[in-house]
Amino acid sequence: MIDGVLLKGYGGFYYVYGEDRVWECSLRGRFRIKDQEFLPGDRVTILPKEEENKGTIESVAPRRNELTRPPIANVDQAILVFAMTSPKPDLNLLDRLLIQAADSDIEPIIVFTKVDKYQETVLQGAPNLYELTEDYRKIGYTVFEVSSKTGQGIPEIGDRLKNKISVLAGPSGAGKSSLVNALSPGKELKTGQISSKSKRGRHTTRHVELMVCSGGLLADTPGFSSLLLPEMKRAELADYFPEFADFLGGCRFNSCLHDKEPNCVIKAALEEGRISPVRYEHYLLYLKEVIEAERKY
Ligand SMILES: Nc1nc2c(ncn2[C@@H]2O[C@H](COP(=O)(O)OP(=O)(O)OP(=O)(O)O)[C@@H](O)[C@H]2O)c(=O)[nH]1
Ligand SMILES: [Zn+2]
Repeated sequence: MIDGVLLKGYGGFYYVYGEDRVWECSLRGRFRIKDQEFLPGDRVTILPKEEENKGTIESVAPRRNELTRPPIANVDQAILVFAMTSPKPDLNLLDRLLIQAADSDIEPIIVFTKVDKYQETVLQGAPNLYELTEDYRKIGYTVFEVSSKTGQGIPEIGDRLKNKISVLAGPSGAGKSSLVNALSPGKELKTGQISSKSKRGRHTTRHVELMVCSGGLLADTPGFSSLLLPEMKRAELADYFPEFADFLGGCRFNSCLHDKEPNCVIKAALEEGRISPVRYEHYLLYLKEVIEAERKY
């Protein structure tokens, strides 16, 4: 038996990555009967057949989590890709993605791209934004600054992908595809090579799949396309701001939402410069949305 991860289902077969290769698998009868729905990312065991790189899926492990966009199981981390410049990083989107990742129990990794371009603009007199990356680092997030053009920081991200299932997210033009290309300079095993050989289903819509990248698995479709915050109670929002944690519990009112209440430790921390004004502004913005959404259910 071989342990593997399902990359994709296609044309009645399931492609499983295990022991550094891709296995074309069929399902055992009992799965077919139950009409088990598999997702890329499902951890399976396969029994190899006599034919090379073919097998049957014998069992599937319970899922740790399940993302809907894209539909992938057992996602370990979300690589949140934002350009340092052009387009200017949309921190409101970044902070929303950080909340969505936390809600799905997925570790966020912030990647600021186009550092090469950014350095040029600083040389030309643009304000230095490195504080921005430091702000997120101070909160405790993992932050990388990279250039897909010069290769700066790319190996470090490659290391983070190893043995993990990752999903990319971030606005259009941030440099997601360029990052993937920089991470896999042509040598990687691409599952697309299998599907292009298969005649069946050539015209069917393309499904989401995991690809092998830097010794890990990466969804080929970016995730978290919705801006909506997860369903929560208004009192829970502060828990999604890790930098509030040190202060929580110290407000005058137990029910403090850190908005207009007197003697609020969060606002005190803000005034002392221990909480970033932009992050606090986003907190208030999301608080309104959460309260608005609460009324609807
Ligand atoms: N100078 C520089 N340009 C980059 C870098 N990364 C991406 N770009 C450029 O930025 C533009 C957008 O990059 P993409 O990789 O297509 O961005 P994307 O996030 O995949 O965009 P969508 O496909 O729209 O979601 C392209 O013109 C890239 O060449 C970088 O590190 N440095
Ligand atoms: Zn408070």
